Amino acid sequence: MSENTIFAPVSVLPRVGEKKVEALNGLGIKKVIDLLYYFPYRYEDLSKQNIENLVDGDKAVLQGQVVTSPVLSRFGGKRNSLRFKLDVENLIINVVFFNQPYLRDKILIGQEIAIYGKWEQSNLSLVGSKIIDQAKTGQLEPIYSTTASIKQWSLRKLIKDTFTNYQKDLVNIVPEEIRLPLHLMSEAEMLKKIHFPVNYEEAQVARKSAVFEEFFLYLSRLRWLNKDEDQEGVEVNYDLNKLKKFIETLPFELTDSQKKAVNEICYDIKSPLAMNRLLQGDVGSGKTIVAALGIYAAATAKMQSALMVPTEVLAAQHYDNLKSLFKDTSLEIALLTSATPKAQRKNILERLKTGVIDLVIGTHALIQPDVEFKNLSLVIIDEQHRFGVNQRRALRVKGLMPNILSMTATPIPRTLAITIYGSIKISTIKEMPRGRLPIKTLWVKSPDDPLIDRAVQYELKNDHQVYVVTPLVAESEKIDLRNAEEIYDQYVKKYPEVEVALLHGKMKAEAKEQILTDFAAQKSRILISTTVIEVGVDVKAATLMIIYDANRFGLSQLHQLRGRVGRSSLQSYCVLVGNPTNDIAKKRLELMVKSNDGFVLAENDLKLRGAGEVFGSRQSGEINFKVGDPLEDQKALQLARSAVDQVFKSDPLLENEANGNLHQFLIETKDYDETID
Ligand SMILES: Nc1ncnc2c1ncn2[C@@H]1O[C@H](COP(=O)(O)OP(=O)(O)OP(=O)(O)O)[C@@H](O)[C@H]1O
Repeated sequence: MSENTIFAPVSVLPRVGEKKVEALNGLGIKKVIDLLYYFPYRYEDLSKQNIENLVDGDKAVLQGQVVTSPVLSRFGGKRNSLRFKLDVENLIINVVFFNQPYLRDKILIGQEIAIYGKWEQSNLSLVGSKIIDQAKTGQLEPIYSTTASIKQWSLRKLIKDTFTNYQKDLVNIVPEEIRLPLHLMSEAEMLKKIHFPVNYEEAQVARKSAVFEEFFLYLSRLRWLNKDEDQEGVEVNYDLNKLKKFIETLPFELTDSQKKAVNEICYDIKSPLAMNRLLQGDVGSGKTIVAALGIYAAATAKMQSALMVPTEVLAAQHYDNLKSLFKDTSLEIALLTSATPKAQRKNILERLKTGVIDLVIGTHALIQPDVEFKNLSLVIIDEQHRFGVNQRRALRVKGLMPNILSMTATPIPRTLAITIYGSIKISTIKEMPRGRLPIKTLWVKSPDDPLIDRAVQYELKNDHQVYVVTPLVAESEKIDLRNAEEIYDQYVKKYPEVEVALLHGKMKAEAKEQILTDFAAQKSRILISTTVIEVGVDVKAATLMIIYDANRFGLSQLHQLRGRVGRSSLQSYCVLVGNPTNDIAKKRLELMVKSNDGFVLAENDLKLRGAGEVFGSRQSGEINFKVGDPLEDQKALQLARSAVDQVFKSDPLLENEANGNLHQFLIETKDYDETID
């Protein structure tokens, strides 16, 4: 890649060394283009204000003449204040700067200066943050979200210099036929007005273009990745009678939604078009059995299936569950993960190739180049949002065109799903299996609250089991592990009469499996765990979950965790422990107490934090800034959707010159989609 294009890595920029590259990467900025599209989340207004218009607490720039010499007072340590008086349009006000002693020499009596700070009405004081260069007054200063590794001013300067240098190389990615009728700004104009607007109105108008563009590019990428949609797939001529007979052997009756979903899947796999279906249903609603019936149907036609899950623990769990579900059938099932020993792996690969194995369960190790199938007809991808749309493409790259069923317990509001995925079909499991009692959720503020012990004792007395999820306090896995171990020790001491087990991400897959198997067999009764149990673990006698530091988790994650209990007709409980200081975190916990409905929670989650996760957004530092909000900017989203339809209808492979920039953009940034976490 030529050094000068906006697709080059940030390391090509002047004065961007290894450390800065790392800091930028931490913000999700890898290429020059990312830097240019790293937008401010707010602006500071540096235009001079009139004192009369200010109210207490306003942030403002005041300009005036210095009338007293600055006096520096030290309070010990590095703390100090610098005070002087300023004449602002004949009103004498007090100015104070904290901990910036070096400003003393810059402030001279009689000098005209502009200061940005916070206005305190009661004592006519301005608590200064900085002195403004006179040339800058009248501007809006962009504020970017950043981390400790890169300073605001340094990031700002880097963006400004980069924009200046690359301005001439900017091309319009959105094709003219779309851009012009919608009066969208050119790329260069939009970036300029977002990073360095003259006033808020200008920034607002530019934001509109940016929102449209963001949606347009997102939807274009999806469309492009799925360009082989509606292609011929593998037809599965399953045996309906055998399937019906098998369903009769199940220990429970399928819910109406489950039946409907099975019918939809069976219809799709029999059709000559490749299935692309999303199965969504709340945690514990019984998605796995629906998938299993699809697998069984394929097996009746002597065709193979693959089940892909996000973690090895989950793969092992599914393997155990499905093995027992299919124990009286002739289905051959294999587990294939990166932990599978070499010799065994070789054997499995051989049997997959010759078609002996009907179902293989594993992590993304399943789409390694050396894995070959005889007749792969159905791929089930569990937890869609973790894998994204890309597995589909990875399979296609292997020359396979199987039917694909994605499963998710984190539902996407329907209107949004249709807008985003367009042609994906959705099956929804609406009701819980019969006899389930809603989980009762309680919230306590302190980890020492006696309610926690009472709840644990009560459940143990009734021969039930307990999950304890330990805090996610640090970025560092080591510290998280230490916390888990501490809590483990506490529980071991408190409950000597039962076996307490500890499960964490650092363990080897076999060790994790063993611990879960023991817990499922009721050998251990309390399982202390980090969030590795978040998805899919299914132990019916576990009826209590304690989640420490619950305020650190997102709403959908809490709901996923809670979904590990309440998986039978027993009454289950979830105790959230946490004392959040910020309102959003409080709101989340309140919502958890109020609602057991994953759909309701997902909608609220979206409102609380923007659709970040749903959109598979790139996390950027601590604050996750995205221009568009699919709920608030729905109109732009619809417009973008029709624009993408228009472009791809006439040029599905983006071969026309008019779509050349878009095509190049999608190719150059394609690696953003290929990370599997
Ligand atoms: N119709 C039903 N009646 C009774 N029990 C059922 C029914 N369907 C599924 N189950 C049982 O409910 C439990 C949860 O089902 P399953 O694991 O399929 O849920 P899930 O939707 O995959 O949940 P998660 O998203 O939490 O993994 C399992 O133990 C399963 O055997």
